[in-house]
Amino acid sequence: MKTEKGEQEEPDSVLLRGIFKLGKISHDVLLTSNSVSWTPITPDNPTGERGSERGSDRVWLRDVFAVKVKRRRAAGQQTGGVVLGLCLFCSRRTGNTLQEVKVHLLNTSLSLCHTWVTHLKQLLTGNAHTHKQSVPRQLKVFINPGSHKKQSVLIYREHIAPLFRMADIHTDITITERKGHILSLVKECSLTQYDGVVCVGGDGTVAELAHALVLRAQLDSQRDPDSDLNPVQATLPLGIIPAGSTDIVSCSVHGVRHPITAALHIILGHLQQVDMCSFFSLGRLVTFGFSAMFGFGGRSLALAEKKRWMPPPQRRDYALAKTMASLRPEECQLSFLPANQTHMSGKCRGKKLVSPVSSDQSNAVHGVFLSISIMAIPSLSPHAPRGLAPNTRLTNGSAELITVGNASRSEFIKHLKRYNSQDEQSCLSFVETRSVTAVKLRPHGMVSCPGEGEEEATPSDQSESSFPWNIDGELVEMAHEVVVRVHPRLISLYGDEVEKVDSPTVSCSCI
Ligand SMILES: Nc1ncnc2c1ncn2[C@@H]1O[C@H](COP(=O)(O)OP(=O)(O)OP(=O)(O)O)[C@@H](O)[C@H]1O
Repeated sequence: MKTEKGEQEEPDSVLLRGIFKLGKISHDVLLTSNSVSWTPITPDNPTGERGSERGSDRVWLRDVFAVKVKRRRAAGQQTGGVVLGLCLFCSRRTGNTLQEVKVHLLNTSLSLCHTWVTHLKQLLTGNAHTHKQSVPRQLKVFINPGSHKKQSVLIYREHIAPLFRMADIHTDITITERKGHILSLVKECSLTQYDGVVCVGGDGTVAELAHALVLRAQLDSQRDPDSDLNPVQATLPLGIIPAGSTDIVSCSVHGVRHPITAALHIILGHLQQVDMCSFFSLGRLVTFGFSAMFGFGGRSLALAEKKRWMPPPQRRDYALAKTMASLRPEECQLSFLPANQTHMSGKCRGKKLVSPVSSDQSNAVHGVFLSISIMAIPSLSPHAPRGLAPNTRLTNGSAELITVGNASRSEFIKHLKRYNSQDEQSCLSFVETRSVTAVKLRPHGMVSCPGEGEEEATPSDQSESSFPWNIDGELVEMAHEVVVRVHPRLISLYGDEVEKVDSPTVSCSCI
């Protein structure tokens, strides 16, 4: 087995050496402080000289999450049994996907196997500390049984629980009963015994738990979330087992929608700090979240929520098509604080860069917009493999503000279709992208387009007092002015920084 990153082993002293069979061939196996490597013993290589041309291979200990003595047991036999050798449980990466692989090192000597298992366990525990990996031992797990196709309990029981058991991770599971259940539990319960919190569900479940963890950190540190504009970081990392219909947050830290990959990131303690936003309206904190859409994204979600009885994909397609049919801009006053870095204005990355701006420089625009998005994470998904906000990063301390001005329906569809592409996005004159640290948005209402689809407008569209926002896939109605601030590294998620989703692109059938 090759290292996934093609790394060379640093010179390292051999701690143990033994002869084991891999398959039917005897191998010379070496244990060092960071790897197990093996070379076939053949007539032309009786001393087990190493080299890839000699069939040598290795596994890095940072990718090993369990080691067991392998025994042959009769059906129903729970303990004892004839010793067959060792089994290393490892993670192997292909693209962004992590898979569990087992390496069987066969030798029937009980004392040899015990010596190796003892050494390996010590090294795995020590490595977890020296590499500052946060390998969890005790997790709180929330499962939303209603996510997407109602498969989350099954996914957890069949695919994730066995991996956690194998890695000796203890879990305390809650199956959620209603929206808001996670928030009420996390606000109240003792969290000190846990090393991390995991949710199994879609973006709505992730959003509720991420908000709850950050809010809990404020309460624990005696801060008033409504008045403190510099929130403290969440103390516990969040693991996301994707079981929703789009799974944007999970895709953004795993690069793939794959529950096993998500579980292996958790088991191996891969932590990624992630920026979040706070959303304030009428001077009060509404929520913490990763991304928000106003205008088209908010209104189509509001419409979809009214058709909850439809299956999710049909509901989403129906709402997109219906909102597209009644496409019209919103008049807004938009102010933003540009990030203290070279940022994009008016054009795509690489085409036109303006000089760095200072963080106290505020900008304001009054205009009509079809859509306004504020994204602290790239928001990758199978529908948008490079992300809805490809120019932001998980930890750059800024969000991407994407404003889509008044354009024709066909131009707007062209804009949406660009997200479906695996390639870099082309520029469109009515789309502006900026890197920002804060945004204030004051909507004035929808611009009326006489004679065009008035019957499509819903009461909430026309409400003067509240406007629908799509925050991490959840519908949030907010009144008047909304202030969004980016908070660097507010939470840690189990996962990595990824460039793009590597599964095949899924296109939306309605556009
Ligand atoms: N037992 C429950 N019954 C009803 N709603 C629940 C329950 N548990 C959680 N919820 C809420 O359901 C909402 C949607 O959940 P989730 O996002 O996981 O599923 P989804 O909508 O199918 O997935 P996606 O957001 O990826 O489309 C969330 O707001 C969550 O708080």
